[in-house]
Amino acid sequence: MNIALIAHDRKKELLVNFCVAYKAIFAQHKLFATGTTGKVISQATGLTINRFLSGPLGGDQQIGALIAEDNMDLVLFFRDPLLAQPHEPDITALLRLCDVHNIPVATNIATAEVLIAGLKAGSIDFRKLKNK
Ligand SMILES: O=C(CO)COP(=O)(O)O
Repeated sequence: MNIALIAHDRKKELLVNFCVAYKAIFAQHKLFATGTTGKVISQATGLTINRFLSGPLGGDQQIGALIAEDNMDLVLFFRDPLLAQPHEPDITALLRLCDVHNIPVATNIATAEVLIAGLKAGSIDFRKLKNK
C-alpha cells in the first residue's frame, strides 16, 4: 500500500515516535512524505521514504496529486490544531481529496493507532480492489 506521512512542526516528534513504534509494519509498505517530515522519519527509523517538497512549498499539493489519481491508500497527517499555517488552503485541499476518494486519513495519533491496527488486520485491503 502507498502511505503518506505528514506532520506539522510541533507534531513531528510524535509522528517520528509513532513510526519507530510501528516500523515493522511501515517497512512492508511504500512510504511518501512531505520534505522535512520525510527527512526526520528516515533519519530516526532508516525507513525508505519518497520525499516531496516541504509542505509550505507545495508538498501537500504533490501528495494531493497522488490522492487525486487514486494512488494513495492511507494518509497519516498529524496536524497542529493550535497554530495557523501559511499554506492552510493546501492542507484543506489534501483532506478534501481524501474525502473525494474515500482514503482513510488520520489527523491525530489516536485515529492513526486505529488505522494502523486496521491496516495490520487487513481492514484497508479494500483499497487493493481499486480500478478493478
Ligand atoms: O507543512 C507540512 C504539512 O502541511 C509539512 O511539511 P514538512 O514535512 O516539510 O514540514
